[in-house]
Amino acid sequence: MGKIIAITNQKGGVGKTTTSVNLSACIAKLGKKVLLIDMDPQGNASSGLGIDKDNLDSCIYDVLINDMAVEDVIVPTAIKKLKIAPASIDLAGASVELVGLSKREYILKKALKSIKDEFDYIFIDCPPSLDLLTLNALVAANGVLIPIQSEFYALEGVSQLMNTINLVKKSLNEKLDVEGVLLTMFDGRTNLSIQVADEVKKYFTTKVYKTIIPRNVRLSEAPSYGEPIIIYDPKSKGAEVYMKLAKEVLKNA
Ligand SMILES: Nc1ncnc2c1ncn2[C@@H]1O[C@H](COP(=O)(O)OP(=O)(O)OP(=O)(O)O)[C@@H](O)[C@H]1O
Repeated sequence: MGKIIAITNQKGGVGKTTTSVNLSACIAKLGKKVLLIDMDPQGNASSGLGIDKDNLDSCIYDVLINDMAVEDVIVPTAIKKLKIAPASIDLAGASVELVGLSKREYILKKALKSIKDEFDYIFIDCPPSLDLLTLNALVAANGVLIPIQSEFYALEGVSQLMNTINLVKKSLNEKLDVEGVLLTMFDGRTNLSIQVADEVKKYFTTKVYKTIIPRNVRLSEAPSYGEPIIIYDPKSKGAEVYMKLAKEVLKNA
């Protein structure tokens, strides 16, 4: 059965999309069948994989709101074993529209039922808020990957996120667990990054991935070319570390 991992942190700009795109691409490159679901209305995971998000016939919004089958919105990517259920700006309204629907927290979970066995891994790129889109991701998932930026206030909001995860586990999805915590944009030359890494390790203990993602300019350039780092610059440090993370995630499975 496929593993479903929500990549989430309600804090903005911590590396959720960069991790969603590049971890998915690396795991697919290692031979696993992967689906990435773009649940962020900004649609950056979609454009980061070369999808023209402004000219989509349908997207994950239609699955959530218009009862469309997820099979009908999935499209291929340049990586053979990686597919994506893309998002367009339409998704921005979904969080409010979902409020009126019955069993509104279970809609994504229900939609994935028919396809989840076709994939080894399904990753969900969440928006930077604890809204109904994130809640749908947490209910559909069996693991949560939390990227944490090695910066000031790194742990700000983490207890709120953990409360939400625990509440979901208690009342909506008992299978939910923290899969791993990922330090991103690490700069080993600064005391601050080192301090943050220590704090995060103290808080999450064994859940923190050994692989740490450094700041790497190639990682920030790749999305504007619509390419994951392993295509944009396979020899870069960014490609090397996301491949290392992919192997660690597979080993922990
Ligand atoms: N390791 C890295 N090195 C350099 N730049 C990075 C790295 N990771 C992410 N970035 C850049 O930082 C910015 C924020 O990253 P990203 O979009 O992945 O965060 P996010 O958590 O998905 O953001 P949002 O909360 O808006 O959805 C982007 O411009 C991205 O290119």
